[in-house]
Amino acid sequence: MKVVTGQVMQSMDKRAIGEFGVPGVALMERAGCACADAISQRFGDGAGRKAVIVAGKGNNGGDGFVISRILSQRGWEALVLLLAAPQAVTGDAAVNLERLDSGVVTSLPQGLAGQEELIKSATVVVDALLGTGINSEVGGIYGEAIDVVNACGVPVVAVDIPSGIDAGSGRVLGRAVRADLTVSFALAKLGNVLYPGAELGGRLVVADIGMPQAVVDEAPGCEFMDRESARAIIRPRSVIAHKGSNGHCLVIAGSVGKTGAAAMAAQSALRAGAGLVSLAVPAALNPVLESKTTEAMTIPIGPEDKWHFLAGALGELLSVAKGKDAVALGPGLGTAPSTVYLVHSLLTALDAPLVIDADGLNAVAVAPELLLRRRGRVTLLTPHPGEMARLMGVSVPEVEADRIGCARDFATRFQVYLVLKGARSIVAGPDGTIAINGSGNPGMATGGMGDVLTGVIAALLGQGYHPFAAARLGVFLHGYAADLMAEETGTRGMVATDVQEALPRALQRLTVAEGGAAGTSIN
Ligand SMILES: NC(=O)C1=CN([C@@H]2O[C@H](COP(=O)(O)OP(=O)(O)OC[C@H]3O[C@@H](n4cnc5c(N)ncnc54)[C@H](O)[C@@H]3O)[C@@H](O)[C@H]2O)[C@@H](O)CC1
Ligand SMILES: [K+]
Repeated sequence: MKVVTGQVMQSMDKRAIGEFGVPGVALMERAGCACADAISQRFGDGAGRKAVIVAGKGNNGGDGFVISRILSQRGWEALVLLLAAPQAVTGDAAVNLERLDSGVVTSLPQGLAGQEELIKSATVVVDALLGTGINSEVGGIYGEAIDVVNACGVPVVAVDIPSGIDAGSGRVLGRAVRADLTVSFALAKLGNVLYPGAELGGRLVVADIGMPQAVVDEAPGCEFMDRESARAIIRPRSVIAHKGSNGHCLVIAGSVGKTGAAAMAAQSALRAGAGLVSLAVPAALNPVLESKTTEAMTIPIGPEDKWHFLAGALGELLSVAKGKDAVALGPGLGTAPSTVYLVHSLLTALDAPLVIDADGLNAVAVAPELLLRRRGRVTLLTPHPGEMARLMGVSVPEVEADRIGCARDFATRFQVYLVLKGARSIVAGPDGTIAINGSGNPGMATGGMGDVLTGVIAALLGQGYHPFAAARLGVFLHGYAADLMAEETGTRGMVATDVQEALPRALQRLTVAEGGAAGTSIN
């Protein structure tokens, strides 16, 4: 699903009207109608139902006027509380205001004070205060109105986006409405899918309002990864596939106390469909990983009494990396200085597509400019906000304040693919293309989840997926496996190996015609 900023949506509206001759009132009519339909579907129609539509003076309010008219036709009492003088309403919104019976509209330029009881008596409150036109922090009568709506205890339906949410980022601009349902128009806005806006919007419906297809297709936006987008990326496997055709991944991982990270990355690569996985570990840890893993082949590296990688392991690792289809570097490596040095050497020397996570990223953060020495070879980083902050030399709140900006900035500057983890993981490509992941749940906020993701992405790279596809499909699959687990067991107590073991089921649910007819292409 494509998502756009509020500004892009406003220019789409202009294009539809100016270039394609679609009247603005027609768009507004369909927008209001889509909201009314969603309300009717949820609450039914007919006498005894009351909608209170809290409207601003812009076009978001205009949609609210249409909703009032349509619900009235369906037997509702549909009252409009307009936070402005009627003469302040202009354009398409004014056209629709004039079409309402005067008894339906109460003009309240001083605010909603005194209307609380009326609002509490409603079946549904419609939030038509502010949409994509918001241009500053919300205060004054709009801020107070938002507080009244949030305190009313009645189901709230937001028109386009909850009032107070920045459509470009999902940020709360001072105060924002908390809705049960949001009906967004033509395309979802970033603010509908990014937190906290996504949570405040409740369930999201994206309604077709007759925007010309060319305007939709040509609008600059980014991909929101949902099941459909994942299915579009995933490729069928040939019935004559063999382990050699499904990619051989090398996982370089582990130090004392962190054998689990190594095991999970390796096992998750297998669960995500890698044909073969070799797991290179410090030699002293080999007996542990020999018994911890079954299908992965372990390779002891360095002196037998060493529990972490030393800088001198470079030659051995380069020789085991030869011919591998993807390398995952980082899970549980530790931060010993000689290991950090080794990571730096590997960065410049490894040819295979490389996924770097965890302590691998901490080593990169010491000298990120080394990434530029990979010159055209594929590099994919999977930082969480703390690691992203270290990579960029900024604070975690700075990363959280602009997740898309940070991911895009680093990916373009260092010519890497990057997954910035966290609720709604951001995927950025070296050309600045962005995707937002839609799967996952709070059960994933537990140790080891990153190791699983690293294995999944390495497996996909190893199977020959384009790095941007591997990153997008990888984050979606990882979160979707966790969602399937959550359906069964809830989110509390979920652990990373649960997600690892749910990966085949997630893949199976996303795969159409897996094992299709003979002759389908080998991955
Ligand atoms: N033809 C169109 O442009 C269409 C627009 N649509 C609706 O129109 C909305 C956008 O309409 P507008 O561009 O008129 O903008 P809005 O209706 O979102 O709000 C703009 C008005 O609010 C004021 N405002 C901005 N920030 C404020 C703040 N922090 N506190 C108080 N007032 C503030 C502005 O001065 C302006 O008067 C969309 O979200 C959607 O609901 C739909 O009807 C579809 C068609
Ligand atoms: K709104």
